[in-house]
Amino acid sequence: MSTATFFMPSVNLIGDGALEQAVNQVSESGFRHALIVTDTPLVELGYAGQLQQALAARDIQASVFDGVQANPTTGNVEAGLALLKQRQCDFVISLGGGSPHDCAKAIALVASNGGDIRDYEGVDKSAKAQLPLVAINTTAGTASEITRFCIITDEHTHIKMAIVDKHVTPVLSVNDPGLMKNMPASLTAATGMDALTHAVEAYVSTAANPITDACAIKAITLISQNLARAVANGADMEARNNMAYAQLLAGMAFNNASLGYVHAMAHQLGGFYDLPHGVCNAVLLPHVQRFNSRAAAARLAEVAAALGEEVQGLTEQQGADRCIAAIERLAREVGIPAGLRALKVKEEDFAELARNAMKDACGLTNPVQPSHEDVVEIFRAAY
Ligand SMILES: NC(=O)c1ccc[n+]([C@@H]2O[C@H](COP(=O)([O-])OP(=O)(O)OC[C@H]3O[C@@H](n4cnc5c(N)ncnc54)[C@H](O)[C@@H]3O)[C@@H](O)[C@H]2O)c1
Ligand SMILES: [Fe+2]
Repeated sequence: MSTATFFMPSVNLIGDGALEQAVNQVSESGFRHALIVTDTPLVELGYAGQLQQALAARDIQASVFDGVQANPTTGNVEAGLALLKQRQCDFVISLGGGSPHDCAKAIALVASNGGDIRDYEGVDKSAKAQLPLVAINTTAGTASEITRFCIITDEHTHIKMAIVDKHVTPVLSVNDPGLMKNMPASLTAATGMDALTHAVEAYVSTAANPITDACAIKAITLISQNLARAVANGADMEARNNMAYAQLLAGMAFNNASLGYVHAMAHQLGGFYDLPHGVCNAVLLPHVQRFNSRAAAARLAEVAAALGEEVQGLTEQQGADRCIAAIERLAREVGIPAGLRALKVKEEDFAELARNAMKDACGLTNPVQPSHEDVVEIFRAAY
């Protein structure tokens, strides 16, 4: 038995009113000037302005960097870092979904460690803590607001780099479902399927332990009961609240048990074609688990039960098949495209995408290590 380490921010606020409490906590911390890292739609929704005002009322200055693109790039990190230095910010606040959180982590890490964000690709490559990061989450979700993962696309190679580093963990995470109610149905569906992928990959991971199992199973049940409701009616605040919890639980699971080949492969699609992360995961999830069922059928049968499927009396393989069918049904119900063809992915790229997927740190804990030909086959099956 090896030692399990459990990482997450030391303080995590979740539920109605979490944002207001977070601003109060920040005002007690002695920080002077925040760099708010966000994107233009969230500025247009008024979120960044409201946060800036709330901070100003407590004598904290804030400069807004709204140049984050979905699938944030090395160029976004450099631009945000330049503003942080120019304004002499002493802490960072990310406001948004996974893209602003990851960009903010990269800015805060390079601000204190120097060099270039490319230097930190891999596991625990940095020497020093990053600048303090408060992560205010608006999707449900990547759970990047609690994780030690930071995913940045190299704008020259179009490869998504996985920076897995305990130093990028935020000091405070905020999940206020009031900020999530404006998510359109397609974003709710994509981010919810990302959270489901986190929970399933963590549950079948070779690094799973009883704590991550408990988090993953509860997340899967909450998602199966609430995602379609939140997609059908974005104003259903009970479903939004439950999805906020579900994505946080899924994050606690994968932050400590890590992920698998769904993410390793989805990162390549996101980097190459600039596709939404959650949609790539949702399309690949059943196909990777079908491949994994040769080693993880018993675990997948348990996932089926958490999804509300009847598995009593079935063999492990039959339970795993039921899990995969239930995932496909949920994806269809929330409007996820049927395959990679619909996303305009090109078959002739599969060999290169597979080669790059095999270098992604997320694949290390997949229950079966695939060959290059296996990965190409999974891409083909998902086409
Ligand atoms: N670091 C991690 O642990 C981790 C885990 C999974 C995924 N990721 C990364 O996160 C990124 C994806 O993040 P995401 O799926 O949260 O989306 P995102 O942050 O890329 O946002 C997508 C779009 O949704 C908009 N949006 C966000 N919140 C909204 C709201 N409440 N109302 C209306 N619009 C809103 C944004 O403005 C943006 O236009 C990918 O780059 C992925 O690789 C990181
Ligand atoms: Fe993800």
